[in-house]
Amino acid sequence: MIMPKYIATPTRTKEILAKYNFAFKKSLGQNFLVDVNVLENIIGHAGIHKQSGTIEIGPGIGALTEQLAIHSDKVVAFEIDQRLLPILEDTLQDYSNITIAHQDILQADVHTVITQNFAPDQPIHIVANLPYYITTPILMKLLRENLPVDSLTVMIQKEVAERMAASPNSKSYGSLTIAVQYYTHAEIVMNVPKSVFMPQPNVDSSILKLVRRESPPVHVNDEDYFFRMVQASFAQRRKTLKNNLTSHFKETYGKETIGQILEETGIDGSRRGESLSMEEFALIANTFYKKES
Ligand SMILES: C[S@@+](CC[C@H](N)C(=O)[O-])C[C@H]1O[C@@H](n2cnc3c(N)ncnc32)[C@H](O)[C@@H]1O
Repeated sequence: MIMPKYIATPTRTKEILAKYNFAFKKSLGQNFLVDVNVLENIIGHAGIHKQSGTIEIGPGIGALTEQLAIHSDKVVAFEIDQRLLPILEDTLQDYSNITIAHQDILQADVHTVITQNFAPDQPIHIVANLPYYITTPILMKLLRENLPVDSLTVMIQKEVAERMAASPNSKSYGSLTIAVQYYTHAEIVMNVPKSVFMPQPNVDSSILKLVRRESPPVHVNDEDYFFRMVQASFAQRRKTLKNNLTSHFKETYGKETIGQILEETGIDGSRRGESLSMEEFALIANTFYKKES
């Protein structure tokens, strides 16, 4: 049942913003959620329970933070905007299980924060309505740092969510797809209209759920090399795999050798990057890597 005290209603949000004379900063991606149903959907899909530890990025005035405090054991929320700290102290005063870290998430030592705030065997979930201007850097930082988190459930721009959850041979499939799906199983669990935000953003949004893989789905000799290879393969989407790889590797090998190495993999160089599976990218990267080292 919806309790009237919840922060995430248009009326309550307006009251809070007026009380503190708060002006949104577009440069910080400040679009606050004002719809309790959407928040309940995020919480439901995040799979959190009373024993979970939760981490939020960008609590704003506390709409999602409040729900996380109700439904999990403990919440740590990273907020960059100092102006929001006294507001959060006010709006979240009824909850004793929330820690606000006044930090830029891109600079934060999340590993240490986890060790300091959660029990070693506690399931940990990241849940956030992310600032859209830095969605990809935030997610890539959190994924590459190999944090002990079970899942990340995030509200992001719909088009970016589609790229992260894409399948081969689709318009959205690209290097971001491989980067995200190397670490996680990615699924769009819900599309969300602009009307649930204040102020309304210019773009549509989706809730994306990323469930951490126990280990990557492919073996690669060198992760950085693999990701560079994937990026090179998508450098110009209309070009063939062989042409993209030639542009990238011509200093090292020359066109003919690149053709020979590709032949060794058994993968047709006239295909485009968007048709290749993660396994095929791994095979190409490992074959080139062995030649180079
Ligand atoms: C889309 S709003 C979400 C606010 C709130 N969670 C909600 O759903 O109503 C994004 C929040 O992230 C904060 N933010 C922006 N850049 C950040 C960064 N680098 N580190 C931490 N927080 C950041 C903004 O100040 C803002 O509070």
